[in-house]
Amino acid sequence: MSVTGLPFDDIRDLVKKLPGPDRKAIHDKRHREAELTKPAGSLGRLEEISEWLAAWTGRPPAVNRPMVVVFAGNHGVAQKGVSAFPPEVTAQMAANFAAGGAAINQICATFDLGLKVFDLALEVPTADFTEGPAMDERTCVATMAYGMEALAGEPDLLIIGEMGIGNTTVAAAMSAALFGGDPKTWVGRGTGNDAEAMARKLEAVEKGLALHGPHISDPLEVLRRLGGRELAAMAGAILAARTQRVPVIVDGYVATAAAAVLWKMDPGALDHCLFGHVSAEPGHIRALEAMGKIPLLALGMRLGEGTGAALAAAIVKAAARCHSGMATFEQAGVAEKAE
Ligand SMILES: Cc1cc2ncn([C@H]3O[C@H](COP(=O)(O)O)[C@@H](O)[C@H]3O)c2cc1C
Ligand SMILES: O=C(O)c1cccnc1
Repeated sequence: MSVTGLPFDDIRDLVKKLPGPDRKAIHDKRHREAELTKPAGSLGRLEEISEWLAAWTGRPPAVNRPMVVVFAGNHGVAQKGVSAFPPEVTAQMAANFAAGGAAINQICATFDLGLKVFDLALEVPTADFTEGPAMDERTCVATMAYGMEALAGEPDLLIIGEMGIGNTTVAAAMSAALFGGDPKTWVGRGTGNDAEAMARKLEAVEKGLALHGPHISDPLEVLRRLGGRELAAMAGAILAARTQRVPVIVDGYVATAAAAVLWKMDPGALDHCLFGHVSAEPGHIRALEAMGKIPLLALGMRLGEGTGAALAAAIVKAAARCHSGMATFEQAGVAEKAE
C-alpha cells in the first residue's frame, strides 16, 4: 500500500476492522489475580489496568518496551497571536528534547521510558484554519500514516505526546466541532495567555467553526480542516497501535483532541487507550467526560509533551509488575481467606 496514496476511505476501512479485546488473555489474567497474595480487589484500579494490558496485548500483563512518542508540528493559526509564545519555540523545543533538556526527558529518565521525537515539517506550518482548511486530504492521510511509524520500534506500551505552538487553539476548535457546545468552554489559557490573547484565541476558534461548519460532521474532515500535523500523526499512531495490539496512554488536552477523532468514528476505537491525566486546560475534563473516560492522574499539569501520560506509565508498569511478580498464596505459604 502506498503511504502517500492513502485516501480517507482507507482510514475508514481500518476503523471498521478494529480488533477487539482478547477474551482468553482476560480470563487467564483473572484466574491468576485471584491467587495472588492480597485480598481480592485490594489493588483497585491497578487490577483494572493489568486486565486492560492483557485484553489489548493478548498476553499476560507486562511492560518491557514502553515508548513515549512526541510529534511536533507548526500551525498557521499561530500567526493570529493565539499563544503566549512565538512559533519558533516548536523547533527550539524539538532541539531541547534532542539535547535532553525538557520535562519529558526527565520523566522518561526517571521511569526508564524510551523517547522518540518526530518533527513534522516544522518549517512548513499547516494553513491557518480561520482562512481555509489546515491540510488537504493527501497531507492529512500521509501524516496519519507517518504517525503509524511510532510502532516501528515495537513498543509494548505507547505513550502519546505533542509539541506545537498554537495547538491548544487547534484542540479547542476540534473539540468544539466534535463534541459541540459553546466554543468558549473549549478555550483555555494554553501556555499562559493574557486576556487579549484569550480574546484572539476565541475569535479564531469561532471563525474556524463558522468557516468549516458545513463540512465537519465527518470527524476526518474535522482533523483535516481544523487540525494539524501532530494531531493527524497522533491519530494515526493510536489507530496503528490498536491494529498491532499495543496499548496506548494518551496525554493531555491536545492529544485527547486527536484521539477524539477516532472515538467519533467509533466509540470503541479508544478502548485500547488509557487517559494518563487530566490537564488543567479546562476543555480536557469536558472532552474526557463526553467520551466517558476516567483519567488516571490529576496533578494540575498543563504542559503537553506527553508528560502526564509518561507519569501514568509508571503506574501502568507497577500494575503489570504486581500481576506478574507477586507470589501466589500457595507459593508464599500464606493462608487464604477463611470460608
Ligand atoms: C517552552 C514551552 C515548552 C512546551 N512544551 C509543551 N508545550 C505546550 O504548549 C503548546 C501549546 O500551547 P499554546 O496553544 O498556548 O501555544 C504546545 O507546544 C504544547 O505541547 C510547551 C510550550 C512552551 C512555551
Ligand atoms: O493539556 C495539554 O495537552 C496542554 C495544555 C497546555 C499546553 N499544551 C498542552
